[in-house]
This record gives sequence, C-alpha cells and structure tokens, in this order.
Amino acid sequence: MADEPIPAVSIRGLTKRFLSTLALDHVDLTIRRGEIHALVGENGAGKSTLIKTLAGLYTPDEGEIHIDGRLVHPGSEDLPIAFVHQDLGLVDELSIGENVALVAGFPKSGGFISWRRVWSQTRDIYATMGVEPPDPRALVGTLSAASKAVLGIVRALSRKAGIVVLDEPTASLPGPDAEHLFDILRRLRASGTSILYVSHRLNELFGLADSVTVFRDGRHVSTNPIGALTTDAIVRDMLGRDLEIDHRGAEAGGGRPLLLEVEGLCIGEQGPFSFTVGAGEVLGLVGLRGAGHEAIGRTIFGARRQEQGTIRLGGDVIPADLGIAGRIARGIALLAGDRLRESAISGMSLRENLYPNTANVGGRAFLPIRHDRETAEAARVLDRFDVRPPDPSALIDWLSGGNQQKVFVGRWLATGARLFIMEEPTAGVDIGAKGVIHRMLRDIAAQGAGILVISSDFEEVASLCDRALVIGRGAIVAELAGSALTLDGLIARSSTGAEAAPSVS
Ligand SMILES: Nc1ncnc2c1ncn2[C@@H]1O[C@H](COP(=O)(O)OP(=O)(O)OP(=O)(O)O)[C@@H](O)[C@H]1O
Repeated sequence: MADEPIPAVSIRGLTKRFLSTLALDHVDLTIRRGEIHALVGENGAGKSTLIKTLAGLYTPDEGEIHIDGRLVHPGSEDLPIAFVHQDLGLVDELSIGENVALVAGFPKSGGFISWRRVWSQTRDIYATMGVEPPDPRALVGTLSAASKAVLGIVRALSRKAGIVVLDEPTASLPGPDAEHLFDILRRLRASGTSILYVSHRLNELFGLADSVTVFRDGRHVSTNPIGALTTDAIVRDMLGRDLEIDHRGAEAGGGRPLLLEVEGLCIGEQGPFSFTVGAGEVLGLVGLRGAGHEAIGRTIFGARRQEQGTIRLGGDVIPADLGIAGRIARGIALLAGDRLRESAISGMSLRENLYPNTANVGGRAFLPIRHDRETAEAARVLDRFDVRPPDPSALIDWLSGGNQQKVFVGRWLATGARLFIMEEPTAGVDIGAKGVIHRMLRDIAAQGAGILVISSDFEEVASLCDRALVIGRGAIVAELAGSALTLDGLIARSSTGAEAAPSVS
C-alpha cells in the first residue's frame, strides 16, 4: 500500500541456529515510528537472540533487517539504535559522568578532557529526559538498582538514536520506581522515538505499550494492538495453553512452630529488626530501594557482619561470628539476586551447576563423585522445573536468563536446607515458569522449611507469601497477612513507609 508509512524497523524471516537449537525460526517483526512495541515470550523463546542480532552480536543465518526502509547489516555498520541490555554494562568504579561519557564521548578542550563539560553533559542529558540530574561525580557503585536502571537508559539515549531497545529494564525494580521509567519512555515516544520493550511483567504493558508481539519457541506467534488484548490472551499465546493458577495456601498466620527468630538485628544504621518465620511459612520482606530488606537476608546468611541482635534457628542461637559455611551447615540457604555474578559457574554443565558439592545427592563429601547418580538426579530436577534444554550436560552459559534462574533455584532446593532465603526468586522468569518456581517453594514450605522471600516484585509477594513485612527507612513499617496481603496494600504501605516520594534520580 503506497500510503503505509515506512516502519522504523522491519524484520523479515530472521533465523538463527545454535547447534541443534533453532533460537529464531523465520520471525517477522515490524516496529512503527513513535510506538512502544512490547516483545514477550517464555524463557528461551528467542527474545534476547533477536536483540543480540539487532545489536550485531550474532550474525543471522537467514533473513533481512530494514531500518527506516533501508536494508542494514548490524555489526558491520553503525545503526541508529540504542540498547539497554539486562546487564546495564555500567562500571561501578567510575562516576556517573564518566559512565555517560563512555557512550556519549568525553568532551575535550584544547586536546584535554574537559571535566566541567563531562559533568554538564551528564546534567543536560538527564534534564532532556525530564529526570532530576544526580551529582555526576558520584560513583555508580553507590547508586540503587533503580538509579542504575535510569542511568543505563539515560546513557543509551545520549546517542540520540531514533530506536531504543530495552531488555527487561524493570526485572528488579519495585513498581513505583518502574513508573518513573515508563514516564521517560512515554516522553520518548511522544518525541517520535520507536521503542522495543522486552518484559516478563505482563501487567505493566497495559498503559505503556501500543502493540504486543509474542514469540514461542523461536517463532512469531502473534502481534496485536494492546487494546485488543488481555493478560490471559497474551499468556495463552506465550504458552500455547491456559495458565494453571497456583493459589497460595489458605492457612496463613499462626499455629506453626517457630523456625527462625530474629531479635533486635541491627545492620549499620538500619534496625533494630525483630520478626519470626514459622516452619512451613513463606514470609516476604519487601521494600523500595535502600529500604534495607536485602541486608537482612544477607546478614542471616552470614554474608554481612551481624553487629547486634540475636538470630535463632530451630531454637538454637546462631553465633554472631559464624561464617557462611557454618550457617549453610546449620541449614540456611541463600539464592542471590545477582544470579550471573553470584550464582552461575560459567563454563560448567547444568549438572555441575546443580551439584557443585557432591554431598548434595545423598553422598558424603570426600567420596568419589557419582556422575551417573548426579546426572540422573539433575535430569529429574531439570524436568521438574521445565528447564530448557533439560540436558544435564548442556553448559549453563547456553541457557536463557530465566532458564538459568530455574537451575539456581533447583540447586538450593536440592540442598535440603531448613531456611531458604530467596532474593528476587523469579526476576527475569516467564509467567509459566514463575508458577512452577512458586509451586516448588510452596512444596518445600509444606514439608516444613521456612522461606524468606526478599523481593521488590510486589505482585510476587502478594501471590506467593503467607505474610509480608514492609521495610522502609531501615525499619519494619507494616505487616500484612491473609486477605490484607494484596498488591495495592503493599504499594500503599511501602510508599508511605519507605520514601514519601520515591524518585529514580
Ligand atoms: N550462545 C548460545 N549458545 C547456544 N544456545 C543458545 C545461545 N544463546 C541462546 N541459546 C538458546 O537459544 C534459545 C533462545 O534463547 P534466548 O536467550 O533468545 O531466549 P529469551 O526469550 O531471551 O529467554 P529469557 O526470557 O529467559 O531471557 C534458548 O533455547 C537458548 O538456550
């Protein structure tokens, strides 16, 4: 049709194979100018492969990419696309201004870097985006997750690209902080920028995206305007079936024997925190950035120094100076939120990642490793968690982010611990797998373990936990349980308790 405007991006028949995996199978995708186009799909659907192909990191086996009507070859030419990858690629040891300059360029004066202009360039870029600029001299390592996400976006946009691709920018952002990002994206759209937005949080697409494309197993399944969609319809396309809703056990509240007792715990300026977790209970600790909830889990695990207060597990006091190994031996497990840095054993197989310690599969340390037994057990865990590929000999590095997360959760559940501290257990995990992980956590709790979910995903806490404590300004500001534990309740209590006006800058 002659009058049809030329799309910003037109992808036709894109195909990418990795050995036996067909990660993209002749997919088509059209992104119009000035639209927010959401791309969703289960873990392993091919979303990241598409983004990495656009970024020129992978060369497609077949297919064509047109930008503004022109056939392009990513990787061999500079394209007007800005990428915000899941791993934001920021350098913690450098200042905000230097991180911006790594992408935007270091302004020079008389052949030397002009630091005055490095700082003012950063302030200007933030201001154009309508975001209150932080001190450009501050080290990135001191920023919260939300501020880093904003910086990642601000920095990418400093290239003034007409197309922006964001890969799960809200995976570890609390709802109110994510809203600030959405404002930035809406402003960009209004200025004519086209946005490809990958997310597993389907609810956030309503009110943000204009159209939604669903991939399944490397194939394009559907593209629809958001107005024609419901969450259920998106999920049906993603899974190829209806979702089994995993309802939380009704028996919230008391009557359980105490498993964990925390009394007067102080961490730096934060605290004192006092609370309990019953055997069989799933307790959520939620909060906005800087609220201190993550530090509590890390202190119980021994990864942070326990300065004051008492921690009891099963009635026994855990000595304050007991290290991580001693705490693991007593039955405390921690799933770290930063899974790539703290959980993955790169270059090793799924079996080795599941069983880094042979004692986990009914063996004893120092006995020869029983590969056959581990392989059989690993295959069972991979199958139970619907990990793709379910092959114990596959390298962890080959798996999509969400499938890696399922392996790490499986690893800890296999240790037979009594208390599981789970930081953001389903960040980056698709909605089908989220249900599987939640069910596994509930099963483990039903067998008498206690679960402490440290999360900024309020929806997850509302649906998974029996009870939740809202942490704000270094103290417990609210406790919600049973029918009072709802998404709205959590948002209301956290925004009044933690930071009166949450800000991302
Ligand atoms: N470098 C690689 N080597 C081998 N296989 C790969 C590689 N990268 C991706 N794959 C495989 O390609 C498929 C698509 O993966 P991709 O990372 O694109 O999925 P995704 O939709 O981004 O998933 P997630 O939501 O979990 O991030 C998966 O089966 C994955 O295991």
